[in-house]
Amino acid sequence: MSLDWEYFFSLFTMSAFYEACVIVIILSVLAWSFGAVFGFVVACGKLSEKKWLSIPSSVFVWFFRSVPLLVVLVFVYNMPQLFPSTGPYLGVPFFAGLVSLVVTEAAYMAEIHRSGLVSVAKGQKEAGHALSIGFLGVQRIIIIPQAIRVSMPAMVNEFVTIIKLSSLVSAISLSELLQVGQRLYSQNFLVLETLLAVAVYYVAIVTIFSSILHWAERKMDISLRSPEALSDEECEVLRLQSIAVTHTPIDPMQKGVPNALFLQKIKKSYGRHEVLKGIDLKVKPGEVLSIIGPSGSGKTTLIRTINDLEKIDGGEIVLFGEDFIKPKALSNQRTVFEGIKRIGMVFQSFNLFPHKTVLQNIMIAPNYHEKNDSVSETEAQALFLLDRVGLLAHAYKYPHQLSGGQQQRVAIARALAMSPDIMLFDEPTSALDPEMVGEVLKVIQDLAKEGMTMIIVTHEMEFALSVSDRVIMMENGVIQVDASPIDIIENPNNMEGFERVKEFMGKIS
Ligand SMILES: Nc1ncnc2c1ncn2[C@@H]1O[C@H](COP(=O)(O)OP(=O)(O)OP(=O)(O)O)[C@@H](O)[C@H]1O
Repeated sequence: MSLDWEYFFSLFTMSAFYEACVIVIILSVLAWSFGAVFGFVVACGKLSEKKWLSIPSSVFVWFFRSVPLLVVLVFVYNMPQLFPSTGPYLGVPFFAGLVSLVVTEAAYMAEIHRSGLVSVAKGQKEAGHALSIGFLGVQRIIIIPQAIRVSMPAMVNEFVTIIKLSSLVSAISLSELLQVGQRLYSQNFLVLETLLAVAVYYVAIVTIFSSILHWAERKMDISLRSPEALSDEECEVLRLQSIAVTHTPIDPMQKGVPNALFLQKIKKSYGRHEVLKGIDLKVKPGEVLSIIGPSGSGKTTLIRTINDLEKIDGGEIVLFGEDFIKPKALSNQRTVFEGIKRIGMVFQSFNLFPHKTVLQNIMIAPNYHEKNDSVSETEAQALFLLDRVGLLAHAYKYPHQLSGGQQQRVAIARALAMSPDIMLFDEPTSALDPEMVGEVLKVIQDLAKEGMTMIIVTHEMEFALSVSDRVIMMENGVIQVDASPIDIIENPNNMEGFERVKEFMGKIS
């Protein structure tokens, strides 16, 4: 027996097949799009800390991943028997098919989105919070764009699955490709030729659409983008466009100027482990304070409480004489966010936003907070800051194209973009190769000279002693020593706790 090739080729001139192709494409595109959006909502619900959201979302995913699509299809199509008012919609095979595909796909897409969302590093959320960007802003600007890039390959795969699954809708008499084929071979019995043609139509649709989606995926892949550094001439042009970010430091000698920060009896525990045991600390405007101490003594925890990255269990933080941070139950979120705007934070692991260029990283907070009258003014200020940290030539690069030291300098420029009154540095050089440490410390030193109030957690003892007005040493969640570098270097014997500092310095030198 041989195939009837003439009949086979004639099937590619038949309008019924092209009409069926249009139905398959429309159904698949709609099911994919709605499934992706609905699935995203379900994924967020599943990740929510609120049980009334996470439990129904988990049940939805579990149920629709367990039930075969064919069962869902037949059930939805027959729903008007139970609810006659749904007849005008669910009684139509196209809509019944669409609803069934959307709910089934949403369950799969939810898991894809969930893996994308959890893959975004915790530091990204923290960097957004440190720029005083609210929960929804962080999701919209930082988390979702990165999560979608991670989910994209699996979502493209899901589109192919939907195109193939759409053939099941023939079971409820939708005139899609398989149904057109079935009608033909039930009359002429040329089953193989007809199904072969149906397969060719499916392969063509899948090939065209997966090529388009793969193209989009490549376009979204930041790691494939590699903008060049700018030439000296190009930098000069940008330099002329830049606008200085002015920030007048508060004069500490002025009468009645409050402390920049006043920490009163700060307590913080992780479970039963009390990490901060009632810390009292005052920082004057323009003062540079370094925090040193052995690993695990609570330095990072302390600095993170100052911009609400760690909630405090007891005590209070007052910012320039105004209410700022209190334990969660007493805290006013609006006051906290207003306070965080006045504080810039630089992290050990940089936490730059990988999907944004260097310039966009710096512009993100001023744009979000509408700091300036126009985006072009924000850009001009971002160029100024970038020039200040010596990276103007790298303005249009992405973070993955920079060295660690360069990334940290961008992070400093990003933190300065909101013209903060206080800068916090959490071990800014710990993740850097030794030869890059100097370039970052130089930027911090320049800020100190300009009178910026700074708190620096560091293991760089020499740097801490040279740049700081005061050095505090923490141990076991308390401040053991609070002294000026001069006291530490020149009058150590008069200093309370000197033995401990000497021992600690001996260990790290
Ligand atoms: N999220 C957390 N959950 C539980 N324990 C934590 C958490 N963060 C910190 N800790 C614990 O709190 C203590 C203080 O940690 P912290 O990071 O503040 O110390 P550190 O002085 O900054 O140390 P290092 O110099 O090594 O960074 C440690 O014992 C640490 O294990």
